[in-house]
Amino acid sequence: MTSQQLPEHDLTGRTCLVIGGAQGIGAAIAIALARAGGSLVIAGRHHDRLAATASAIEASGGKVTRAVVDVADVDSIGALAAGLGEQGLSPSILVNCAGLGGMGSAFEVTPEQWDGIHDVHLRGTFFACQAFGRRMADDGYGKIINLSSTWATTVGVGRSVYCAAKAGVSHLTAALATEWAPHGIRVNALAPTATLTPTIEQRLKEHPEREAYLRDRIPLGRLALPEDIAGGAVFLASPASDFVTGHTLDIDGGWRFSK
Ligand SMILES: NC(=O)C1=CN([C@@H]2O[C@H](COP(=O)(O)OP(=O)(O)OC[C@H]3O[C@@H](n4cnc5c(N)ncnc54)[C@H](O)[C@@H]3O)[C@@H](O)[C@H]2O)C=CC1
Ligand SMILES: O=C(O)C(=O)C[C@H](O)C(=O)CO
Repeated sequence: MTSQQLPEHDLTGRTCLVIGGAQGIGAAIAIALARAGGSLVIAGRHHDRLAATASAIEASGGKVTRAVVDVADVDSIGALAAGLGEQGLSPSILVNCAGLGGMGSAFEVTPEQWDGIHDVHLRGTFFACQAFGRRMADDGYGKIINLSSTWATTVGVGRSVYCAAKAGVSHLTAALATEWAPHGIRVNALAPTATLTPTIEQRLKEHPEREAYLRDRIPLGRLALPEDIAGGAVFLASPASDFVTGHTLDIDGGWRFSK
């Protein structure tokens, strides 16, 4: 595929792995990275659910491979890294975009619910960074983009476990950036505000009053779209951001400064 981006955003020749690429923000990021010229690997728990993203990439002339991984299972992450290696695929760009929601009173949270959220968002992110960071270190170059959230630095009632996980993702990002800078690996994060993905749309159907609550905290006056987040990923994946590391980029319509 010919890059449709400015030269400083050109990802031609780069293999980009997007974990959680079946839908929502991960799908939009995968499509945008392909438009920037990257060769894509999209990974998720179910091979068939990756079909729509793969078709969208192929329809515009992009190259894409589908792979299965469950980031809550460290062995599964290792198997993904080994399997891609056997296919000669060595991602120099990794986007950790798997996720699941979870809302409820902190009085009611069970250890299983805590583990379910932290295993995917924090533990899964760490071990994916480790598995692919090792390969990037061998190459002396890599870019990792983790998905944090506006809830990493602000708080919401009913989101305590998620807030803690995402604050962890942002701080983990800074720690890995510092440790791995000598290996040429840049580690950054995106912190979106509420973004209209299938998961959030379902939640808003169940709690219709929540849409106004979220929108009223966003000075730009609307919830984000997955495509709003994808532009930040292209920046952090591309040579344009080569001197940026350890940063969490808010894509929040101004949320962090509102009341
Ligand atoms: N949508 C939003 O408002 C915001 C989302 N985020 C974060 O962005 C990321 C993506 O969010 P959305 O697109 O809304 O989510 P989504 O629920 O639409 O998509 C998440 C993807 O991750 C996959 N996934 C879940 N558990 C997995 C596992 N164990 N292993 C591999 N894949 C797994 C799902 O199958 C799905 O394809 C998440 O980390 C989320 O926390 C951050 C801020 C705002
Ligand atoms: O109800 C919420 O809270 C949201 O929908 C906010 C998003 O889920 C979010 O910011 C996730 O990081």
